[in-house]
Amino acid sequence: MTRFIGGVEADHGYLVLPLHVRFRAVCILTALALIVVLIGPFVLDPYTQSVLVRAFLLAVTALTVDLLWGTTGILTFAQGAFFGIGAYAAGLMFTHVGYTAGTVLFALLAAITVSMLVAAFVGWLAFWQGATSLYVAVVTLVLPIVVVQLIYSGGSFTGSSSGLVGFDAPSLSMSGWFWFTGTLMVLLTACAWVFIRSDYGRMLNAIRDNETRNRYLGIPTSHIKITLMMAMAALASMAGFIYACVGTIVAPEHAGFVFGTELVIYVALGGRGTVLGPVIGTIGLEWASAYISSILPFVWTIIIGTIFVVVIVIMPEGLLPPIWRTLSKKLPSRLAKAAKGKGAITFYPLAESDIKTFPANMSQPALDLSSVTKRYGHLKVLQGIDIAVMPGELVGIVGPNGAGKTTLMRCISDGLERSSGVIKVNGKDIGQKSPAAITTLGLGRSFQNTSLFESLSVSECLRLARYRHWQPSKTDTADRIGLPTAAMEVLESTGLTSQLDGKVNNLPHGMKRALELTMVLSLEPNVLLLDEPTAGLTKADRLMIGNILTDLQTRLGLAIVLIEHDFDFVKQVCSRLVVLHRGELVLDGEVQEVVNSDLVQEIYSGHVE
Ligand SMILES: Nc1ncnc2c1ncn2[C@@H]1O[C@H](COP(=O)(O)OP(=O)(O)OP(=O)(O)O)[C@@H](O)[C@H]1O
Repeated sequence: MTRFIGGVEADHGYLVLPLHVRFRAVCILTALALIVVLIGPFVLDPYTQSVLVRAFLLAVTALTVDLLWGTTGILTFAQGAFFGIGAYAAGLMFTHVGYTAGTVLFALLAAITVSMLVAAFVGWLAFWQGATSLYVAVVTLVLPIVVVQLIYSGGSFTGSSSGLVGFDAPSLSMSGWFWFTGTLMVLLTACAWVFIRSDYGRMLNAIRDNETRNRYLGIPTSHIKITLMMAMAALASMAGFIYACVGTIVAPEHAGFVFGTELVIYVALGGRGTVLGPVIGTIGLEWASAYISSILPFVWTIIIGTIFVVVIVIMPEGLLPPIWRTLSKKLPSRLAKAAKGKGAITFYPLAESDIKTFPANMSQPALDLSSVTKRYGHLKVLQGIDIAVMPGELVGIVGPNGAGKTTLMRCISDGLERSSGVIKVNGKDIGQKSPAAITTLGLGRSFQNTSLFESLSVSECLRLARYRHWQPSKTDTADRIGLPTAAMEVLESTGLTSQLDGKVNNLPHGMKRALELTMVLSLEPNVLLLDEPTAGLTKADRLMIGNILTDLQTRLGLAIVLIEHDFDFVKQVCSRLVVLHRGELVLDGEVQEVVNSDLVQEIYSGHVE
C-alpha cells in the first residue's frame, strides 16, 4: 500500500481544508450568519429590512449563476428568466385562482416543474454533442427575451407591460420575511460552499477548465451540465416565487434580459466561483442601490458600470479572492496546523479482482477499423483505412506531417468524427457514440498536446480519472482511492508521487506526460491510443515510457496504438508499423520490414507523389 499525504491548498482565493476542519468552519460561519439574521429585525428599520429581503432573494439567484458560471464555466443569462417564471407562477395563480394553502403548493410545484423542463430544453439545445461554448450564451440570452414577449402578449391574463399587482399571497410581517429569506439564503450558501469543495464540485471545475478532456475520461459532461442547469433553474424560480409573495407584485423586468445580465455582473464583481463573493456582492450592491439610486437616480447606473469596469480591469477575479488571500495569510497558525496533514489521500493498488478492464477476447481484434474515411468538404483526409489490432499488439502509426494520423485517432475516439466506415472496439461498433460512451467500451486516449486541468492538483486529476469506477461525493472528498496496478507503477516510477499536492500547471513537461498516461491507465482500458506520448521528453524519460508501454503490452495484454515521429523509439517498442501518407494506408507490417522499405524512405524524403 502506498500512502501519500495531502495538505492545505489555496485556490481561487479560498482554502481547501480537510473535511472535519471544513465542516466545523462551515458550521461556525453558518451559525454566526444565522445569529446576524436573527438580530437583524431588532436593529434595522422596516425599509432596510425590505431592501435586504429583496437582496437575499437576488443573492440566492446570483448563487445559482455562480454555480453554473463560476464553478462549471456555463455563462448563463437565463437565471433571471427562471426567477421570473417562479414570480409569475405565484402572481398568476393568486390573481386568477386565489390564495389558499393548496394553491401555494400547486403554484410552487408548477414553477419548479416548468423551470426545470425549460432548463432541460435549453440545456439540450446548448449542450448537444458538437455544440460550441457559444451556444449556451446565445440560447440563454434568447430565453429571457422569449419569456418577456410571452408576458407582453398575455394581455390582461399576465398584466402585459404593467405586470400583476396587489394579489393575495402568504402574509408575514417584514421581520418574518427577513428571518425566512435570510435563513434560506444562509443555508443555501452553506450547502453551496460545501458542494463546490466536494469531489463533485472539483469535477465541475474540471469541466470548466477542460471539458473535452473530461469527455475522454468517460465523464458525461453534457448530462451533468443539463442536470445542474435544471437544479439551478428550480432554485432561481423558488426565489422568484418567494419574491412575488413578499411584494405581491410581478413585472416583466423580473424575467428580463437586463436582470439576467445584472446577476452575471454581481457574480463577476463578487468573485466568480467563490460562492461567498457573489452572495456578499449582491447584498452589498442591492443595499447601496436602494439608497443611492433614490438620491442619484441617473448617476447610479453610471457608478455601477464604472465599478464593474474598474474591478474587471484591476481585479479580474472579482473582489473576494484578493481580499481572502490577504486574510488567509493571517489565518491563526492553529487552524493552518490543524489543516495540514489531515487531508491525507491514500492511493493504493487495486486488487486484480477489483479491476474491471474490458475482458479481452484473444481471438478477435481489440480495435477493428474497416473502410474509415474522413472528409472536410472536398478535402479527403482519410481514405478507406483498414486496420485490425489484436490484444497484446503495440502498433505504431507513422507518416509525415499532415498524413492524417491525429485525425485517425479522433475518428476512433469520437463516433461523430468519421465520414464513413465502421470502427469496433472490443467487438462493439462505436456508431455515433460520444467520446465518454466510447470510453466505456474499453478505450483510453492520450493527447498530442498534454491536455490536463490546470487549476487542479495531481491527486485531483487522478480522482477525476476514476470517475467511471467511483462516483464522486457531493458533500465530501475521498481520502482513499484505488488505482489499477499499471497506473500505480507509472506514478511511482516517474516520481509523480512526490508531486501529488502540486498544481498541474507547475509540473515540468515530462511529469505532465506521465500524469496524462497515468490518467488514461486509471480508466482501466484494454485499448490505448497514445498521440506522441514522448514528444518533448528527454532520452531517459523516453526510455522509461517505452519500458512501461512494452510491459503493458506483454504483461497485461493491452492493445496499444501509438503515433510517433521518433523512429528510434518506434523501433524500440512497437511490434508492428502502419504508414499513412496523404490519408492513405500505404504500408502495414513488421517494424524492420517497414522501416527499411524504400517507400518509407521516399515518403520521408518527400519523393513520393
Ligand atoms: N478541421 C480541419 N479542417 C480542414 N482540414 C483539416 C482539419 N483538421 C485537419 N485537417 C487537415 O487534415 C490533414 C491531416 O491532419 P492531421 O492533423 O491528422 O495530420 P497528422 O498526420 O496528425 O500531422 P502531424 O504529424 O503534424 O500532427 C492535414 O492536411 C490537415 O490540414
